[in-house]
Amino acid sequence: MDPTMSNSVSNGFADKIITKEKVGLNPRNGFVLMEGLNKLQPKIVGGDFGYILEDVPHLSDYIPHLPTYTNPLQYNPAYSVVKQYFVDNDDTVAQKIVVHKNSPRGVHFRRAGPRQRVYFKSDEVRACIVTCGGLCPGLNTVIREIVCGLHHMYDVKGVLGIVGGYRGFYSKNTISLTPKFVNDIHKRGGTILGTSRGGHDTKKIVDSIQDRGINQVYIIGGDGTQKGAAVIFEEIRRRGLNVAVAGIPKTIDNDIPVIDKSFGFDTAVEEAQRAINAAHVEATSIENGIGLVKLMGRYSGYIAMYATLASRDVDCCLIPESPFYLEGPGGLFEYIEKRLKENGHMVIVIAEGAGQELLSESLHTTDQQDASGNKLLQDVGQWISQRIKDHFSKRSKMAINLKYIDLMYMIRAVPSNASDNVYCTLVAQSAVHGAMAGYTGFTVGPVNGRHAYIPFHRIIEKQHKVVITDRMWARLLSSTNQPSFLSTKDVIEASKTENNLLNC
Ligand SMILES: Nc1ncnc2c1ncn2[C@@H]1O[C@H](COP(=O)(O)OP(=O)(O)OP(=O)(O)O)[C@@H](O)[C@H]1O
Ligand SMILES: O=P(O)(O)OC[C@H]1O[C@](O)(CO)[C@@H](O)[C@@H]1O
Ligand SMILES: [Mg+2]
Repeated sequence: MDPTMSNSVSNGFADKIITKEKVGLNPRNGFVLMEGLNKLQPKIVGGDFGYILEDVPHLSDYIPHLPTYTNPLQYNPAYSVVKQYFVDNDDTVAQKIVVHKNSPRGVHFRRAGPRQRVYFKSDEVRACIVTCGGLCPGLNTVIREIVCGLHHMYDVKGVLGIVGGYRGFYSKNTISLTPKFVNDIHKRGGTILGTSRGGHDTKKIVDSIQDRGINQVYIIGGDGTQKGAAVIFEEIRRRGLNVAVAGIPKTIDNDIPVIDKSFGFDTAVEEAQRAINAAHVEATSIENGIGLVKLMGRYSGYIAMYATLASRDVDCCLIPESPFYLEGPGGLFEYIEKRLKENGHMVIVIAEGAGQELLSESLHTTDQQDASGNKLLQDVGQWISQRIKDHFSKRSKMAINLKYIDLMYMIRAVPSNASDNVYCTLVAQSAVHGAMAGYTGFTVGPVNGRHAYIPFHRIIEKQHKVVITDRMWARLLSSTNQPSFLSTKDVIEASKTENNLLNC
């Protein structure tokens, strides 16, 4: 069987294809063919009992008669002995794993991994790697593992590093990346390629890809970067180029949907522990000590939530998803006073995006954006420190000692820890296998622990956020014993958001 044959044909699902537009089947591989449509439509394939495959594009969807080759891994001594090393092409990964006996089988993604046949000859591959957006522990490890994966598994020697993010495609020189060059880079924080925000010019980027003869593009970055990758892919497809585009999600904030988490997240949570410990030591060493730690988390408070749950020294965790207020019954000041009276100290963790609406109200600031269009946040740590100090000096008779630790960049500029390094290896190798197998327009990442190829539109359609009516947030509230600060109206709003998420 052709290794790229999709479930739609092999399982006889062809007559159940669901698409938003009129589509046809590519006779070569059974994929949903989007010919005649200007913009790529999702490839959604239906099966029995409510099974849905949200498939990723393939080069053969728009380039007919592409030659295929035996996967060189077949002759690799390390892999040739591994039973079932090649992924069965019917393997898919379920998005939802908690089901009822009568539940439909639900949405699935194509399982990542090596295929028996590849769509590129090793000596014809000219790959490039680019890193965009903010730093994240593990960027260098992913770069290393793409270079080494291509070289050691597929004997690919031509790998270019694009310097300085998207704008580097058209405004900077490239670096030649070899296993020797990248050998030690995983021990360093940051990205050896440099990164940037803004500067995404699709035409110039694709011109540069074409001019340089690049046929595999590995794009590492967050939600914005994946949006950029999606339009690059669409332009490449529009021009009919034999170029595979693979996105590798990077998000220290954990704000990318579908995937379990990104590399760097565990490292960031671990790094945050050191500061929370320091804040705790400071707070417990002085009368009415308050340790306040600010962590990253622009729109999603996952780092703050996990760092709090991991520590157990935190009395209050404030995140963007959970509105809070300062004054009056049930407010933060009242809780601080209560905690200090009970314990003589307290630790507060705050995500950078928390309470932004309170800051805007009190500072009367106008919205500003970074070069990528992300909202520039006010420093909530400084602001709340001052508000707490003012409150206790002016309105309460309690003398407090507040120590503020701004940990923002400390948690993302470090090299990745051991478990993130393993993650980086898996995600990088999965990306390489996918591109070699001719898949394109995909992001790769773990879904319920199994790596999968996910179409760009699923990754970029919304942000992944902490659901405050979910069990995890309840676990946090019961661990810290903090008030939820929620009114009945907030709970109704939050449930609506949760239902929307569940229905997606
Ligand atoms: N909608 C979009 N279309 C095309 N390019 C985009 C889009 N959004 C962002 N980009 C580009 O992607 C790159 C990275 O975007 P951004 O600065 O938002 O970071 P990110 O990838 O979201 O990472 P993070 O937010 O985790 O730091 C920038 O070069 C930006 O111009
Ligand atoms: O200051 P920079 O480099 O633009 O990045 C800050 C942002 O990057 C992130 O770490 C995401 O990468 C956010 O948490 C944070 O708001
Ligand atoms: Mg982002």
